[in-house]
Amino acid sequence: MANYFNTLPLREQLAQLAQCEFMDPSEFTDGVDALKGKKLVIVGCGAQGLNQGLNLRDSGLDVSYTLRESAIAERRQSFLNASENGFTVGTYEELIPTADVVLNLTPDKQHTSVVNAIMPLMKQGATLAYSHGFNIVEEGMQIREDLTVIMVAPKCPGSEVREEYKRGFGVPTLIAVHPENDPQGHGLAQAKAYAAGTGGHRAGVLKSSFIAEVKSDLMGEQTILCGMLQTGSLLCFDKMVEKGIDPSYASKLIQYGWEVITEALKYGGVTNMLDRLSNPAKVKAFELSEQLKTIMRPLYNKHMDDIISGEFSRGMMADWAEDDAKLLAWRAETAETAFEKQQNTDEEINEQTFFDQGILMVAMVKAGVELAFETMTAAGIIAESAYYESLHETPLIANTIARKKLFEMNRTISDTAEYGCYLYNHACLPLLKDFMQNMDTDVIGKGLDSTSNQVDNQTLIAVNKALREHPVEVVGSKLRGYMSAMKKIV
Ligand SMILES: NC(=O)C1=CN([C@@H]2O[C@H](COP(=O)(O)OP(=O)(O)OC[C@H]3O[C@@H](n4cnc5c(N)ncnc54)[C@H](OP(=O)(O)O)[C@@H]3O)[C@@H](O)[C@H]2O)C=CC1
Ligand SMILES: CC[C@](O)(C(C)=O)C(=O)O
Ligand SMILES: [Mg+2]
Ligand SMILES: [Mg+2]
Repeated sequence: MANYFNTLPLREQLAQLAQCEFMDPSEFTDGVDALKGKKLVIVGCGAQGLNQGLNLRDSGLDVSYTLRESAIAERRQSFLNASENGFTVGTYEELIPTADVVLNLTPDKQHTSVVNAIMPLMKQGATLAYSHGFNIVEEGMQIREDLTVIMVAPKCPGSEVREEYKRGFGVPTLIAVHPENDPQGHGLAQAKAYAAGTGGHRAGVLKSSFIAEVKSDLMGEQTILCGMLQTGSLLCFDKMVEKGIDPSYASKLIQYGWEVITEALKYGGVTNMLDRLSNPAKVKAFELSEQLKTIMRPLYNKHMDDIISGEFSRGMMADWAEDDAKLLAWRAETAETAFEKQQNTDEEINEQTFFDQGILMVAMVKAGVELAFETMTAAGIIAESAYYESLHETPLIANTIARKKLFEMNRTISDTAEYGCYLYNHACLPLLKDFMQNMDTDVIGKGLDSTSNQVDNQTLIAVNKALREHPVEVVGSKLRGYMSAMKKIV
């Protein structure tokens, strides 16, 4: 199997990378109709499998689960997830031949073996669905010609797919039909119905391509979404402890700080996040983020280049062949960090304090969001897609850190995202060493000394202008306009 993207002529690569169209809500008036009465069988019951299945069932669809035999025999967590929630669970042989749509929600690493096992059992004309296109795009998986191949990719961890649905909302979702596999021409109708069943249509659906989804998803997760939050957590914690702040306080400030800060981002973009600071703190955060952007830009470019060329997937697949040696070592190393092991104080931290004492965290989020957005759009990814993969999803990942620190984030995201997160973290920590040497508790842990809100007029005007005119803010304010049903969580 060859990297599918790399087999395409340049013109086709560029066309598919740029394929991305925001779908009007009126396109979803038929809801889940295209899948009503059809049998949906989900392979795997983990982060996406369980949560998507719960939403699809609550939307009136017929959902059951198929697991490998050992998971059923050993009553593993995936079996308990499905059976304790009242779903029918069966082996591949029992359920796959009955399925109209098979949703492959196993880890990307397993896709080739899973698809090879289920494909011969699938009935003629059925549909195979993915939530990430890695197997098709990076591994070049060939699917039987009679099968329709679609993708419905929530731009969000599985846990939040469920939480947002329960709040009556949803998460932005990319849908696509594999151009090589749409024999009956109903791929798009099915993908739309599947997205509606998860609640995605309430937050916004982008009609995209497998290629655009893969290249943008990998970039977002490695950099701002997971890599930057992991690196920022470790650096900010160590700095506060070095400067004498109570470690239990530092730990709490970071664990919940990302969530509080990025909630402001979710509602009003980078502009609103910085508007939550006093004028002097805003100017400081802006200056720090400019420095961070200069230092980190080559790293963001490298991640994007390696993702586009296939170098990233080649390296990750080499690790798969080594039984995840790097991934497992990095995971163990993360668990041993001082931040991860530190207990939190019982002391209350009020909402505004997270901003006032977390100026450096605000600067890191701003720098990461803008760099990820700028790098993706420079590579040909459409602004709407780059927005979801940078600004919109950051709060959803921050929610997972608030639950149980980096452990919870890395447990909840896909193994592919976790690998990319550690890869970024390992490159970014040394890159920010000198920068961090100049940081003190005024920007992380205590806040600025002065209580005055005074700043130079011209400086403030220039900062506000730069914030508001950044392209991520321009597309963001348009997209947030479609999200009026979004529910407050902090
Ligand atoms: N995590 C996320 O939030 C997101 C994930 N995605 C995509 O969704 C897909 C699923 O990812 P995610 O939910 O993280 O996956 P998980 O790691 O949570 O999947 C675990 C499930 O897959 C099963 N599984 C593992 N290995 C095999 C195998 N060899 N054969 C059969 N079943 C297996 C497990 O069963 P068992 O008990 O037998 O091990 C378990 O049910 C991926 O394509 C990912 O990129 C997309 C957006 C976000
Ligand atoms: C952020 C990581 C992600 O792409 C996601 C939750 O969207 C993943 O692969 O887990
Ligand atoms: Mg994603
Ligand atoms: Mg991903």
